[in-house]
Amino acid sequence: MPYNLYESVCNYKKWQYKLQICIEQHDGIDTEKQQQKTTFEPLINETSVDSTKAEIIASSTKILFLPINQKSGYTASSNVPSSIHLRQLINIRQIKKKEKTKNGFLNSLSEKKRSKRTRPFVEPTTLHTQNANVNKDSTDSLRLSMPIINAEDQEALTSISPILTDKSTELSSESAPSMSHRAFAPIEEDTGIDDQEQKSKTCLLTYTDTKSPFRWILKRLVIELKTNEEADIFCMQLTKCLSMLKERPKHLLAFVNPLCGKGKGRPIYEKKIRTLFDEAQVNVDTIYTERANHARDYIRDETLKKYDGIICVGGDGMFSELCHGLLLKTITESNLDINEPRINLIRPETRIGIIPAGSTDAVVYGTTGMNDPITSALQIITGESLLIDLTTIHSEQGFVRFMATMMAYGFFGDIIHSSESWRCLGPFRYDLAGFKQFLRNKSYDCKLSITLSPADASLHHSSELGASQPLQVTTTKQKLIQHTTRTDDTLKEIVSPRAQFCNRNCDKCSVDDSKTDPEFRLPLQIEKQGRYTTINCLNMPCRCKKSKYGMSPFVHLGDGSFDLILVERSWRLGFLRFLWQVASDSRQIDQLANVERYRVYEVLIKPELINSKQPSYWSCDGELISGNEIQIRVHRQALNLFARGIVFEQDENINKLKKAEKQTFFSWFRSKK
Ligand SMILES: Nc1ncnc2c1ncn2[C@@H]1O[C@H](COP(=O)(O)OP(=O)(O)OP(=O)(O)O)[C@@H](O)[C@H]1O
Repeated sequence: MPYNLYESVCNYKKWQYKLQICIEQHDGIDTEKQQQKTTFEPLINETSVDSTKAEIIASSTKILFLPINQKSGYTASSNVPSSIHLRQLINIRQIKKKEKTKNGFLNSLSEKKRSKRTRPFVEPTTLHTQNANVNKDSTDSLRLSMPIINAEDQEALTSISPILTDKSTELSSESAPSMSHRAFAPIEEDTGIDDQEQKSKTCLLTYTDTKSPFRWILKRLVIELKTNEEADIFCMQLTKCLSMLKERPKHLLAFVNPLCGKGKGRPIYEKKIRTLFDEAQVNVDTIYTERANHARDYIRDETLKKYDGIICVGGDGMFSELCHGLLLKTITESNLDINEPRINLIRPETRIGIIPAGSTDAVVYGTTGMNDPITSALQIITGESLLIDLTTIHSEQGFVRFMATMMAYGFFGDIIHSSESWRCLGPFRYDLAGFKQFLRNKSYDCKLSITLSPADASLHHSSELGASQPLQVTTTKQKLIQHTTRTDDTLKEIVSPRAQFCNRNCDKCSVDDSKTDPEFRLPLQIEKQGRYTTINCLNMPCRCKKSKYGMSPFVHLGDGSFDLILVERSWRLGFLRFLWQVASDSRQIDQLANVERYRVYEVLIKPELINSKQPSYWSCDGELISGNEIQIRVHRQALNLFARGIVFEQDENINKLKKAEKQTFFSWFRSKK
């Protein structure tokens, strides 16, 4: 049975609700009612709460709104959610009815107007007999950029407001007999309103609506309690609970790239994001970058212990700067040699966040599902956490750089090189360079040494496979399966893993392989030699506006692997098919005759200058890099991001796409030759 930390009755416009702050059942804590009391009762008096209790409260506390008299034909407002999880709550404060929000919009009508509409408190049981005028619902909980009061609101607010009764107050206090609100230690908080306002009985709850899997929305709810004191206690209880959410950052360092995405970084930050952080009472120190690598150098050289996280407003280039700064700092502090190709990265303690304002935003698409600055800011504020893989790139001269999204040799490397001289054209330069490279249809000879990824660490354990000798190195996946004594599905799963989106709480990424010694893993190697139009390594799906699923839809963000996509030399039509699928639906890309996809732990790419007069250019995360032989190695969950991961309704999406495919004129174009 849940434990009620607070219980009362509140009004939202003309609707009346039983209001509860409730800690839901939790193993070992809530099984016995008696135990609940001894566990949570002291919370009211405590100024500091132990971490276990804080964790329980953080994970299982909800604000419940239970409509009163709904059964008697009194429809609840659709603006009031049935519950708000503590994790969704951004801020709670008492407001004067006149008070404007920070955006300058009215949250409620004036005291005068309200008093005209508001009737004295009446028995809730008689509410249905009032023949209340139930207006079409309206919203005062829109996105920040929209006004909160609209015409419908005005209408709703001028109707009768049902209020709580003495009887219901008694009921409330009976159902939470152990509470002593008065004894609760108040928390000092600078709400920006004076004492008189703090005693208001109107409360403003700001919370995140997470119903949509991709786009999070900031909502506001103005409720009225019976007395100023009740509102005071309600706010204090919730503020205390909010202070127990340890994963939430309190102090952030933000780098804003004023030049990113055609100069939209500064306006996005100043108009949309800063108010959000203010509202959530997150302290942000802001630095506007003045040159390339400004953020990287600052992070690497300065002490950042006082920050709970570092964020950037920009594109993938800025994200890469943050990664480099933070990882290089951690490597130096740990006395590791970054030039050693077999280095094992140590995950920095500081989390990184990114507010998308770039022209591609592949990292944000890959980790939140879309490039919405407000969604990303809300995920930072609520302290979402996502562990992602990162890869190191080494050449024969040592460390080159970290790769977060994609490394390319061949077609895409050449595009980056050609587009450098057309910078004045903006993002259009990539289209132009792409067209030029497509017409050239160049291909390059290469040798590759591919170490397949342990799809599941235990499958690679020698004792598990019952063999101490390494498996034979072969040239194709099929031969690798044939050469091994094991031909069961587990090995096939390593060699040709199932196509499965990386979901939030993905089972592949949550496997704990930290206890498995990498030395015990069997090398599942493939040697390849051929002529390729492009060789791509993808650490993320690389979704963007131009590619719905990205080049590699099934790459996992934190499973200790990346995707290697090889496109063999072909006629232009063959390569056009590949490009077409990348743009439209890349889920079956490896079924094209000229395309192979491997899930890889490490790969060594050696260009061979036999027929080609000169090698291709290498590009990594949109930047040119240099080297003859390049070795790419993945580091499992090397970074902690402020992001939620993507919540896919897999089957639903796949079915929708299948339906659409049947009707597509170009569906023939996607099939294998
Ligand atoms: N003040 C600055 N002046 C010049 N370059 C800068 C400045 N600040 C950052 N940079 C550099 O600009 C590059 C591109 O920035 P960013 O990635 O933020 O935007 P973008 O290129 O528009 O987006 P995307 O990478 O998603 O396409 C980064 O590599 C960064 O090093």
